[in-house]
Amino acid sequence: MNTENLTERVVEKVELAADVGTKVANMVGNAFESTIADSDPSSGAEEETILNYFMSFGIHILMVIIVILLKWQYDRNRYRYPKGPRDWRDIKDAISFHRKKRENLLNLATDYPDICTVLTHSGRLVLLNDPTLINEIFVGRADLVSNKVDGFLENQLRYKEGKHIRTGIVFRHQDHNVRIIHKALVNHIDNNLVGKRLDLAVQEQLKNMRLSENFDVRRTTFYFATRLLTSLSCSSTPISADDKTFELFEQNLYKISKAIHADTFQKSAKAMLSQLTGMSETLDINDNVLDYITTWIKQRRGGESKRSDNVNDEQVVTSTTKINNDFLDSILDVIDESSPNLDEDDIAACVLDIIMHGSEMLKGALSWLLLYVVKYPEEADTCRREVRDNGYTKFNLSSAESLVHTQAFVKEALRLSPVVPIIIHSTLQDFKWRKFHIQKRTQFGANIIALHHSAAWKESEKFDVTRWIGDNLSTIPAHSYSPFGFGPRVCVAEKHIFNLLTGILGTLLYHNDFEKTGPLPEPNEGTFGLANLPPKFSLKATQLSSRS
Ligand code: HEM
Repeated sequence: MNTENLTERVVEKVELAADVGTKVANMVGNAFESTIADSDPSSGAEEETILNYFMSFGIHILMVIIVILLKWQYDRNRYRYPKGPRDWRDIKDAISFHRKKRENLLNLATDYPDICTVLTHSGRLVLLNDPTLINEIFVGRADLVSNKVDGFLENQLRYKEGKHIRTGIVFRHQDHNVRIIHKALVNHIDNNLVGKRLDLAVQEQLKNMRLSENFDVRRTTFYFATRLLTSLSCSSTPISADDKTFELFEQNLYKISKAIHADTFQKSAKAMLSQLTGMSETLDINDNVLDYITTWIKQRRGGESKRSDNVNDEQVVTSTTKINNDFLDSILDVIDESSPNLDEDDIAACVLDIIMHGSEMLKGALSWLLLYVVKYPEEADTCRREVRDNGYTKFNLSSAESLVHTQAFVKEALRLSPVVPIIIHSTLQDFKWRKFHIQKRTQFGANIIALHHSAAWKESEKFDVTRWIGDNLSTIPAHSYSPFGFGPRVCVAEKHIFNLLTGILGTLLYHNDFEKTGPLPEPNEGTFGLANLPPKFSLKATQLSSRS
C-alpha cells in the first residue's frame, strides 16, 4: 500500500473518530440533560441536584475537550505543513518568538532556507524565506488577506459587520471593490499627482516641517507625513497648526500610531481581551478619527450635489466636475463600478487607511533615513554635495531620479531597515500547494528582513551605498529586495516611493546639517512588530546657507 493510500485511510479513520466523538458527546450530554430534567424536584435533596449539576457540567466540559482533541488530531492528519519548529515542545519558543523577532526571522531563514512553519503568539505562520516561493504565494494567489493581522492589530475597528479598517497595511483583497480602488489610486497617482500637484504639496509640508536644535525625529516626520497624506487625500480639509479640530485629529492619529506596532505577548492578550469585551482605548480613538473623516466626506458630497444641482440637464456630472482632484475624488469616481455599492463608511475607511498607512510608512522610512544620515556622515555629505551640484533646492519628484547617490542611500537604508519586515497574508480557502495541504486562514509571512540580509548580498550586513551605483548594480541579487510588497497587493505608491524619499531627503540635506544630540539607537533596536521603526531619538538641525 502506498503512503498516499495509507494517509487517506488514516484521514478517513480519524474523520470517523471525530464524528463518533461528536455523536457520543451529544448523546452523553443529552442523557445528562434529561437526567436532570427528569429528576423529581419535590423528592429533591438539594445537594443531589447541585451534585448532578456539577457532574453534568464536568462531563460536558470533558466531552468538549475530547471533541477538540479529536478535531485537532483530524486536522493534523488532513493538513500538511512545511516542517519547522512548530511542535508543542517548541511552545516556549513560540511564546517568546516576538521577544527576539528580528533574530528569530534571520535565524529561521538560515535554518530553513526555503520555508518553515512556526508557531507564533498570534497563531501558526508559514514563513517563506525563498523569493520563488514568496512569488508563488503572494503573486500567484491574489486572494490572500491577513484576517489574523486584522484581529491582532488592536486598532482594527469593526466599522461594519465583517469589515475592518486595517491600518498600516490596507484592504481585503478577495473583494471586487478592493481591486477597483487599488487601480483608481494607482491611476490617480500616475495621472494627477506625478508631475502635477504632488511637488507643490510636498514643498509646502517641507516648509512647515519644524526642525530645531533638538527635534524628536519620529514625531516630526509623522506630523510631516500626516499633513502631506491628508492634503493629498482630502485637499479641502483645513490643515493648519491653528486649526484645533485638525490638531486633535493629528494627535489622535499619533496615539494610535504609537499603540499599534508593538508585537508582544502582552499585546496579543490585550487584543484578545478587547475582542471579547469590545472595549479598547485605541478603538475608541480610531472611532473618533473615523468620525472626523466622515464629516469631510459629507461636506464634499454635499458640495458636489449642490454643484450638480446647478448644472443643467444636458450636462453630465463626470469626474471633470470634481475640483479637488485628490484620493477622495478618485474613490468617489469609482462608486458606480463598485459592487456592493461603496457607502460613506466604506469610503471613510479607505481614506483613513491611506492617511494612516502612508503616514506610518513615511514616518518609518524618513526616521531610518535621518538615523543613517547621522550614523554615516560621510555618505550623507556625498549626497549633500550631489543635491547642491544639481541645484536641487526644492522638492521635485521627476528630477529626484537624477540624484544617483542620494537614491542609492535611500535604497541601502531601506534594505538594512525595511519598514515592513514581514508581510503577512492569510488564506481564504483550503488549498493544495506543492506537497502541502494548507488550511484556510493560515498565515503566510514573506520574510523581507531575511531576504534583505541573505547571503546572496555581498557583505550583507554592511551599509554600502555604492552597491546601488553603476557597474555594481549587477551584483544586486534578483528578487531579493522588496520594501513595498508584491503582486496585486503591492503598495499603490510603489513606482514613485524611491523618488519621493530621495527628493525629500535631498531637500532636507540641501538646507540642513543634522547632528546627534545624544547616543544614537542601533538599527537592530526599536519596534519590530508589523513595522520596523527606530526607537525614539532626537537630532539637532542647523540651517545651512543657500550656497556653500
Ligand atoms: C516608505 C513608504 C511606504 C512603504 C514602505 C510602503 C509599504 C507597503 C507595503 C509593504 C504594502 C503591501 C502590504 C501587503 O501586501 O499586505 C503596501 C500597500 C499599500 N500602500 Fe504603501 N508603503 C509606503 C508608502 C505609501 C504611501 C505614501 C501611500 C499613499 C498613497 C501608500 C498606499 C498603500 C496602499 C493603498 C496599499 C494597499 C494596496 C492594496 O492592498 O491593494 N503607501 N505599502
